[in-house]
Amino acid sequence: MPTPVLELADVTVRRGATVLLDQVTWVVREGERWVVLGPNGAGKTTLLQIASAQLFPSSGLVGVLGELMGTVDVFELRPRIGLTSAALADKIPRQELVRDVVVSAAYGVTGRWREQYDDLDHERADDLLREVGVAHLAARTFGTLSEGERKRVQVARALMTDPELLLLDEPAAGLDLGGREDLVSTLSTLAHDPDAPATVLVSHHVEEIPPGFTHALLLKQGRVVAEGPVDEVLTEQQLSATFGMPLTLTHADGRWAARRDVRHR
Ligand SMILES: Nc1ncnc2c1ncn2[C@@H]1O[C@H](COP(=O)(O)OP(=O)(O)OP(=O)(O)O)[C@@H](O)[C@H]1O
Repeated sequence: MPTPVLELADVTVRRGATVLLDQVTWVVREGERWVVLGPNGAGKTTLLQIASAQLFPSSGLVGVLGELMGTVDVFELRPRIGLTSAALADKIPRQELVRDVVVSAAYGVTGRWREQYDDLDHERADDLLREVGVAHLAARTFGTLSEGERKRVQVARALMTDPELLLLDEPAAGLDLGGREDLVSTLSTLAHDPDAPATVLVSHHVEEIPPGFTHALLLKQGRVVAEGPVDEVLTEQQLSATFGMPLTLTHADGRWAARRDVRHR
C-alpha cells in the first residue's frame, strides 16, 4: 500500500463551546487525489489548516509527510506542502509580476523583495505557468489578471517548491463557467500526472471534481459522513445527508452533477 502523506487520528478542534472538527480520522496516501465536500461551515478550511500544519488540534494525532505534529519544526514541514487559499491569495501584492509570484514561492515569501533567484528557478516557474496554461501572462502584473487566471497562477505557485502534498482550498470559488471549466481541466491533467503530489481539493460543488480524482471525503458539522474511493462515497444518499436535502446525482463523461430531487418537494 502506498505511503501515507497525511494521517489524522481522532482529530478534534474546539473553539470555546464550538466543535469545528469532531473526531476526524482520515488517511491520504501517495498518488491519491481527494476532494473534500461539505456545506458552508462544515469544517473544510479547518481540516486544510490542520493538513497544512498551520493549526494544531485540540485533541487527536496528526501525521504530515511522516512527521508527527507537535514533535517537528513546522517551519521545516511547510515548504514541503503546496497550499492555495483565498487568505494566501490576498497576501500577493497586486503589482507583483506573475513570474515572480510563482518564483518567490521557492523562498517562502509573497512579494519579491531582495531574494536572488537563479535561472533554474525562473525556468521552473515558466514551465509551471505553461503547465497550468498561463505562460503568456508571465510578464503581466498579478493585479491585471482575471480571477480564473489568478487561480491558475496560484496553483503554479503552490507547485513551485515541488511539494509532496498539494492542498487546494476552493480554487474554483468566484470563477465563471468558462473559468471553472478551464481550472477543472488543468486540475484533471495534474491528477493524471503520476509525478504530481498527493492532492486534496476542497469544494462545495460536485461539478468541480476534476476527472482523475480518486477519493472523496464528505464533511458535515465537523464530522465525516463518508470517506473512501470517489465512486463508493458519492452516492445520492450520502450526498443528500451531507447537504441536508434530497439530491439527485449524475456521473457522465467523468464529471459529476447534483441538483435538488424535485420528487421530494
Ligand atoms: N475561532 C472560532 N470560534 C468559533 N467558531 C469558529 C471559529 N473559527 C471558525 N469557526 C466556525 O467553525 C465552523 C467551520 O469553519 P470552516 O471555515 O472550517 O468551515 P468551511 O467548511 O470551510 O466553511 P465554508 O464552506 O463556508 O468556507 C464554522 O461554523 C465557523 O463559523
